[in-house]
Amino acid sequence: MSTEKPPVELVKGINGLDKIVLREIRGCSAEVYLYGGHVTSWKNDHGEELLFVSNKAIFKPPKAIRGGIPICFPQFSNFGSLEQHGFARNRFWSIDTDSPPFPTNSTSKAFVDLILKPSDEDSKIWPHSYEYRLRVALGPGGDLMLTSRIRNTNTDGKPFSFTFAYHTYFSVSDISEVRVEGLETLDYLDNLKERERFTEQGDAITFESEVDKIYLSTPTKIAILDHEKKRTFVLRKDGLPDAVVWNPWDRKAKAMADFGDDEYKHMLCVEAAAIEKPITLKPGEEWKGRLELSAVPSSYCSGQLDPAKVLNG
Ligand SMILES: O=P(O)(O)OC[C@H]1O[C@@H](O)[C@H](O)[C@@H](O)[C@@H]1O
Repeated sequence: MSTEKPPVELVKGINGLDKIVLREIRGCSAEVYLYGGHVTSWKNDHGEELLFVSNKAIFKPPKAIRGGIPICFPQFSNFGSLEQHGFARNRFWSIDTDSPPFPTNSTSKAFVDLILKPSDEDSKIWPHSYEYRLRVALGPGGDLMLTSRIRNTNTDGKPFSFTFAYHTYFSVSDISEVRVEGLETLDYLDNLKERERFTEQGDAITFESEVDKIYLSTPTKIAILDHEKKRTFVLRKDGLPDAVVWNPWDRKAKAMADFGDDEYKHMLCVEAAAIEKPITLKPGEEWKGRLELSAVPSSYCSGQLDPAKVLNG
């Protein structure tokens, strides 16, 4: 009998919560909790964790898990009357056994389809009917792909609008050594200055204090360069024009019950999002938002390409 672990496995996680483990043949893996439809782990083929999850994260409703990839839907932050970041991140999702055909060019077996539909309670706070399908997939090279498909299933003829974010917490060696490329010269709303609009300077973004910015109309590709780890995260996104960059720094870190005082040094949120222009769907319409994450050695993709390294491997 083979002892090889299956590409998709449903197991019990922290506090007995259901989680799905995805495994790729070369050893990469990912974990998704049904609570929140929340990715809590993404490891490369060396078993190194690429996402940040706080040591103080609370894996218990109604608190969303601090770290990984919370889903912000149907509201980002306090852009509306719902609870902060909407409710999808603290609802129990189901495994979708009846997912409609999914166009894909990957042969990977390591994927799971989840679905969220409104409960009666949810309909009271957001009076719309929808089907939210989330596919989480690991590519053959270890890339992590999240695809959201949200359909308006209202029978009253009414459209609905929402804002959205994949609130990804990346694990970094030291925030002071990290640089983000792809957001230079763009306009952003500064959450620390009453969402006033500014224009970013020409240099890559670096970090020396709290940051909470919503970059607008961003390119489909953003890179996070971690010098110390010699690792670059590449985000590729589709249907998600905005990008939030957040690090709470020391003071806010101390104020969060589910976040260690010094953990801000080892995380950075870069969130592919649709915020400035909310998505509006008429009954029967579907929206798709896709995020693809890869982690590669820095020399291969940075703006600082070292030709010698690229040529000689
Ligand atoms: O503590 P929460 O609700 O998970 O939010 C964390 C942060 O999420 C970010 O996306 C917001 O821009 C910040 O303003 C917010 O503080």
